[in-house]
Amino acid sequence: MHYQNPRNSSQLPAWLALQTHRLQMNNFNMQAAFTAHPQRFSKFSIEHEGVVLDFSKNLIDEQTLQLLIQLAQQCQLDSAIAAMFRGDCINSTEQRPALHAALRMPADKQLLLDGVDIVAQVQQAHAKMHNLVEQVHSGSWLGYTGKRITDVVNIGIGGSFLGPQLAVEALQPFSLNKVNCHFLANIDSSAFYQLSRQLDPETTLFIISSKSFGTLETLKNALAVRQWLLNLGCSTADLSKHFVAVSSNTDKAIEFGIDPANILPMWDWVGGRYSLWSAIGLPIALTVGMDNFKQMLAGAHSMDQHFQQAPFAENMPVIMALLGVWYVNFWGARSQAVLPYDNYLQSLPDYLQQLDMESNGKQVRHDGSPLGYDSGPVIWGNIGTNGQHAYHQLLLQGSQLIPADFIIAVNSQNPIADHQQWLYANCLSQSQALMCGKKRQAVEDELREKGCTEDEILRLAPHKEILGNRPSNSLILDQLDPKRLGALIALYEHKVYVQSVIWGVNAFDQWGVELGKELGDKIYQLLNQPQKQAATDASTQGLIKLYKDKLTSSPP
Ligand SMILES: O=P(O)(O)OC[C@H]1O[C@H](O)[C@H](O)[C@@H](O)[C@@H]1O
Repeated sequence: MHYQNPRNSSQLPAWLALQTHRLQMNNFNMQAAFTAHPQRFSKFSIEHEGVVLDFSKNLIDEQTLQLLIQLAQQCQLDSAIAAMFRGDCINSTEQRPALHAALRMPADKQLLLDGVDIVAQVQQAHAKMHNLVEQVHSGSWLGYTGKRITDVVNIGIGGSFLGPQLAVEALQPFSLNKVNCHFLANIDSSAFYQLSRQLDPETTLFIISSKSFGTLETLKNALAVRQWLLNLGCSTADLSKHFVAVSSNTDKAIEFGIDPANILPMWDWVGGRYSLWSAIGLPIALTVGMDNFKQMLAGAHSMDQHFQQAPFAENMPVIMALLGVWYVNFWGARSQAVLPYDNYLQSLPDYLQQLDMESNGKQVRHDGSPLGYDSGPVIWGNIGTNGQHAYHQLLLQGSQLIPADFIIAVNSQNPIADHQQWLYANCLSQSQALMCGKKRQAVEDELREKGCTEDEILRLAPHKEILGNRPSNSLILDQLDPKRLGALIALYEHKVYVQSVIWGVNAFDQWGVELGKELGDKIYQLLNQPQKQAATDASTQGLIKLYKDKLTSSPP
């Protein structure tokens, strides 16, 4: 059975009602809503698994929520959720299910896909991962000169990079300190050059991480690394001591020269950007150990259950998704800021960019018809408090409405004096400033108190006034540990899925990405041809000529 939102969402009664309601919300004032409804904070916040979502600082009232939930119901969100967990082919253009949730199901559960229990398959893969992790940690995995492994380099890009990078960084306090993990994604040779300066070939293990085993950047970097090892004294026979692979394309991995015993499986039913829970998460397990990796899976599984069971009004992913739809489609928001107030979450915005923008950056519905309304916004952000001294100006006084997610842990992993208290205060101050702003009267009074003349007050006040009434969510974790991290990532995965259901798009394909690859191949050929062969457009042609004219040394 294939679930697809069967109707154009903008024709649904709830969508039309939301349009009318939006006009009524023109004069809605968040601060006034807090005064009128003292229960607003507790009413508009949800807690699950040590993660609290406070969504009270949004441009919503009870009716908004009711209408948004009606929209979800009219889009048959409940069927869509069931379809995903059941393993229906919700990836309609590739005729595949999207079963990342199966990767974190408990071992005693069963999920049959074409008659095969995929939970058992996942458990086998995790057992193989465990074995490999143990060999590296115990020192029984030896390099070509008989030394134990001290460094691991994950060679992969996109989903085979961003999730593992996020989790390896986020869980540094849980590192077993057995190996140092590095990431090589970009085809830019400077990336490998800089990295290789820190590495000893005798003690480094490379993971070639690629679902397809056909991604240019990954294969080129893998070849460069192989050559580097050979140049530095490793024999061809000993290469297997330095390479493992994670891929669903075992044949291509073997063809590349990976020892079949060193290949960990992946499956078509996991999207690359949803794959950190599979053996793609090997760098995570090598960093924090298999027990912590499993805690991360448990946190994600707990969020899966919450998503499946909680009524929409108390369902974190559903609420976050509906708020996003509210701002994109009814308030014209073009972007969404993600602002983690935690150094360990510095890669969260990068990770969410792929998760959200590659999933919902679409303009047609499942049946190929144009949407006729906006879908996924631009996701951007960086760690707080750094952004406060840079782009928060635009959040506070810029001309666009940009909803923001603030993410912070109550407890620091490395407390120093009162730093965490200051960090928490800063985080709250920003969502408060966005909501409350600074009223003209307060600005004028302040200037008057400072002794400004009436002329100066008239001139300065418009610049200093902050209108406020700008929306944000706050996600508060008890602490950033494997379980909460798993829950947090799963929360965003499901948010993205809910939005795809509302918009009627396929969240699990990425055809747009393919065009750049095809054109890249053609341009590469043109760069290598001495004769004048025209590109299809004059700009590209001009830039090819410029490259040839200015190139000071020929590539090998
Ligand atoms: O894991 P791989 O098959 O190497 O793919 C790596 C990445 O490549 C792409 O071009 C896709 O846009 C991504 O979704 C994917 O995660």
